[in-house]
Amino acid sequence: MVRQVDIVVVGLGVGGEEVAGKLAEAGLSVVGIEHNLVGGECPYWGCVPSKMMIRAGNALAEARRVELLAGQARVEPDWAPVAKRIREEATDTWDDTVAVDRFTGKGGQFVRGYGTVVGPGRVEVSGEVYEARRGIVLGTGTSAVVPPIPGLAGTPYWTNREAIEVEQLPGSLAVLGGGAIGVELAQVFARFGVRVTVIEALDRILALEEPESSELAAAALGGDGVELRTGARAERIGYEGGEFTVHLDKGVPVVAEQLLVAIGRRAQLGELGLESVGIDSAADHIDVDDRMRAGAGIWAVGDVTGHGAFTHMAMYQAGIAIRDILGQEGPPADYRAVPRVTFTDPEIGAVGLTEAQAAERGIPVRTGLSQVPSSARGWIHKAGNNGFIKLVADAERDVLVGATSAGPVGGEVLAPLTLAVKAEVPVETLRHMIYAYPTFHRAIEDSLRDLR
Ligand SMILES: Cc1cc2nc3c(=O)[nH]c(=O)nc-3n(C[C@H](O)[C@H](O)[C@H](O)COP(=O)(O)OP(=O)(O)OC[C@H]3O[C@@H](n4cnc5c(N)ncnc54)[C@H](O)[C@@H]3O)c2cc1C
Ligand SMILES: NC(=O)c1ccc[n+]([C@@H]2O[C@H](COP(=O)([O-])OP(=O)(O)OC[C@H]3O[C@@H](n4cnc5c(N)ncnc54)[C@H](O)[C@@H]3O)[C@@H](O)[C@H]2O)c1
Repeated sequence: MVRQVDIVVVGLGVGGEEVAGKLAEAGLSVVGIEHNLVGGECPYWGCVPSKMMIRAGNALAEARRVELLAGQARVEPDWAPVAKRIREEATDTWDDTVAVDRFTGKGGQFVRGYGTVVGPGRVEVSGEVYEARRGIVLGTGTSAVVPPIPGLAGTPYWTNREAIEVEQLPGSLAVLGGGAIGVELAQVFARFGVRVTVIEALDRILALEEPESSELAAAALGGDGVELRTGARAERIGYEGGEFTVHLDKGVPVVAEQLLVAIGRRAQLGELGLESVGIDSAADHIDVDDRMRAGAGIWAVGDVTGHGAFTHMAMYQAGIAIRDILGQEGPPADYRAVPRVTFTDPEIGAVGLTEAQAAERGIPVRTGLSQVPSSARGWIHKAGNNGFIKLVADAERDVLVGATSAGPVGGEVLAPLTLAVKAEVPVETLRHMIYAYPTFHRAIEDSLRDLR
């Protein structure tokens, strides 16, 4: 039986849930299809629970700093309250009833199942076909890449999902991949007493960020007892007697009780039926224009568009798709000032282009660097004050095209820099602003002075 509706949203993760909910609230008849949990990766296995873990690890680290500042504190890490908080407060034990009710409360029709596009405007789920008068929105996200390393398949390795759901910590953990997931979780687990080794194929962790960020993150992880094996590729995995052995292309193998695979995420387009609407299902993402249109009557938002796997990106794109579908005015997508924060301690925030990316684009680059410990607030803060501000300016236009703000609350200090990149505030104006004393963001003024 074919049911007529205005909009079908496939995948109710961060982006899809936002689009489906807002369009339903606007009075359209919306069917939202989700085969797992409404809300997607972020609330159940991503941002939210991982940041709860990080908050807990940071509390331990701060307590350990008491000795340098305020006397004595005895720290005995216990994972039980962290696991409980993730279960009870973050995920409702991985139950999305509240989210489903929120969507249907807005007037949306919810269908649990795997949606497949079967032609222009048509989506099939569990034998029913929904025909969308206005169109289809795809918000199907990404899942963890599991590499075809000999010996890995069939072992009880973790992806982010098992790592987030863990109730009992292993004694030791090998982490494959030194990107955002690898470094954030490596630091948390190390702070709870797990012996962690990070294996990264490239010559530095957080390789997409500034080299200074990689150095800072490496020093921070080292300080927490994490062993880093950079420039090393896993060639073979052994699993015997409850123990993983990761054989590398160089150096001694890494032996650990558990293995976390965190080498990136990929959209799974193969089963979505995209050929029926002329979209390449062998691609690694769905191409969209600056209105999130992937074709006639079809939009895509979030991770699946390949513009950066961030919740704020999914929300931003959702807003644009909603406006486009409702025929409302508004600016097109603009990716010049994409902020991102790696929530290690210190936090590493960045926006726009790195120095290397700017140079690759032929931009005449000037950079400025200042160290947080040398700023008034950094010096006052003392223990745990590592960090820096790096600015990347277009020397010709005299505007910032990128910046990194690393340190305590580095992600918060990023805000004025994101605004400066987005609004192309002249460097001269930034130089003559008043920066409150003694804040962490005041170090921005020092790095402006260093611009050369
Ligand atoms: C450990 C971890 C930590 C993270 N931390 C952060 C962070 O701190 N900050 C940040 O900004 N981002 C973070 N992210 C990234 C963030 O989670 C994603 O960018 C965000 O979830 C993307 O939202 P989305 O809607 O595009 O996709 P998803 O959240 O992946 O949702 C897609 C949904 O579509 C469903 N689906 C797929 N195919 C179908 C189908 N055919 N039919 C029905 N349903 C389907 C899936 O089940 C899923 O629920 C983190 C990710 C991980 C893994
Ligand atoms: N704080 C945040 O915003 C946050 C946190 C976690 C995840 N995320 C999002 O999730 C995405 C996925 O995170 P991720 O850490 O899995 O991926 P990633 O792409 O950030 O990093 C993966 C790392 O694994 C390395 N790698 C690839 N193959 C390897 C191999 N065979 N052996 C060793 N290393 C290998 C890569 O060189 C890279 O450094 C991120 O890109 C990010 O957008 C965001």
